[in-house]
Amino acid sequence: MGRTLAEKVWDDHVVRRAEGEPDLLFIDLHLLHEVTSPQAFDGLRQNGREVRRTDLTIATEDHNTPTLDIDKPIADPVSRTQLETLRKNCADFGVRLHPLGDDEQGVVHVVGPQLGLTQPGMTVVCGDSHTSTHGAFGALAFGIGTSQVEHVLATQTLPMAPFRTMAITVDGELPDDVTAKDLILAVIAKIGTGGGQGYVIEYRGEAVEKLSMEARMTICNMSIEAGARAGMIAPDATTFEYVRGRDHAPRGADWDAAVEYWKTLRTDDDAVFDHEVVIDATELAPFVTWGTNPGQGAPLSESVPDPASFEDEGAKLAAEKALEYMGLTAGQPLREVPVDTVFVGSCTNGRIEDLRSAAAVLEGRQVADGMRMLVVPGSVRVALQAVAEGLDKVFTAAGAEWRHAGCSMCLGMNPDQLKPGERAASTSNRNFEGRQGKGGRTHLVSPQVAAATAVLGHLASPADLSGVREPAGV
Ligand SMILES: CC(C)[C@H](C(=O)O)[C@@H](O)C(=O)O
Ligand code: SF4
Repeated sequence: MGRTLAEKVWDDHVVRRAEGEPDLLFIDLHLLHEVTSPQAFDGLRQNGREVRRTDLTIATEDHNTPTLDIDKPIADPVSRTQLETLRKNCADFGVRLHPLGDDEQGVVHVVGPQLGLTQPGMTVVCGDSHTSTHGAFGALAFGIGTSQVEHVLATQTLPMAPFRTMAITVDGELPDDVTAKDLILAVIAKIGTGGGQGYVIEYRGEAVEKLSMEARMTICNMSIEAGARAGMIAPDATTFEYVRGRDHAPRGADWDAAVEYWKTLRTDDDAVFDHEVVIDATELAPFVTWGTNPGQGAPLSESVPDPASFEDEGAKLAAEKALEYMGLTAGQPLREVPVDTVFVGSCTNGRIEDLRSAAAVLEGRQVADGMRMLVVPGSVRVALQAVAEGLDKVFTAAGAEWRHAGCSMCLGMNPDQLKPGERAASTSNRNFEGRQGKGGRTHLVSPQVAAATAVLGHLASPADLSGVREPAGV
């Protein structure tokens, strides 16, 4: 019987297989950041161990980094300690680090792909749930816990429990105003935040094949929000073009050999998935979340749902609780929900294409009175590219704040936070209670919806903006 993409990559990395034991996999790329690595390094120290493959290990600072005044000492003592600890650990163990202020610094899941470190067919791990992002390249990429981080640091291998396979096939073409973010939010609303549990999801179908690498990363990034162990997309010409010429991409004859191998990384026609979901791309529309988990979402054109409309008792209670926290009323049109903060950034939507699409909406327009809009590039390289294209000017002319790279307002581990009761339209991936700051309320959206919302002051899509264009600066 044929094998799926995930099974092929897995099989190519098994270094030990024994009856009744999890397979031991070789890990091709290990990414580190300040939050989940300190105890792992401590474990190595206590046991007198070294980092087995420093050449396959790379660290960046992202979660605790400020996005303003980055040349000043970090005010928050916890954040400062986290960053100092990472710096010491990397120096002691010989691990390559891109610290704050470095040209390659940024959110770990933006940095790996942009350096060409993430490649098709690899196993990629990081002590971070959104490691699933790297699956966009046809890599098997897992978020791992801190004890597993230690195991990989010491051995460059990891025992892995078997997985089930799920295909999510997106037929047809996405309508013009529908993005990868809308697609993945719709997928999670359909299968639920637990729908992917135990599965490695492969996204396939016409709509997926037509997506750019940035868009594919947005989709794979949020696989974890459906509970999946990983998300993958088969590598194709789009993938090869993206990787070609990047710092760590193979060159010359090595490149040709790599592409030959990468072309074999497709699910065989006779392979069988454990579960299949089919989605019609043509029926999708701009999507927003109304609740406190990423599965509580609906098309922007709809209204806040009535909890009573959910058949499942658990879903009903969760919706009631979510509406209370979010300060929303059943039946309220989503387009009428007022928003005071907009965040464009994160490993979901902090790449150059995301900034370009937000800027295209903002160009010649102004953010609404009283609106705070933060635009935070996912990495310094993204920032430099955006500046070269003049996007930073578009943002600042519109009244948005152009910040330094980092996780920023995606989560409350740095100074960029919501105050209690503030309501954000955010291009990030999690809308849990307090995620962006205690008492803060989060609506997950695409960069386009974020930008249109910033202009109108309520949840909106670019289609709502016709006529709202003024000369910049007026
Ligand atoms: C801090 C880190 C462990 C966490 C994760 O695993 O995802 C963070 O990146 C997040 O997005 O919540
Ligand atoms: S940007 Fe957000 S989701 Fe991504 S790694 Fe940072 S905190 Fe996690």
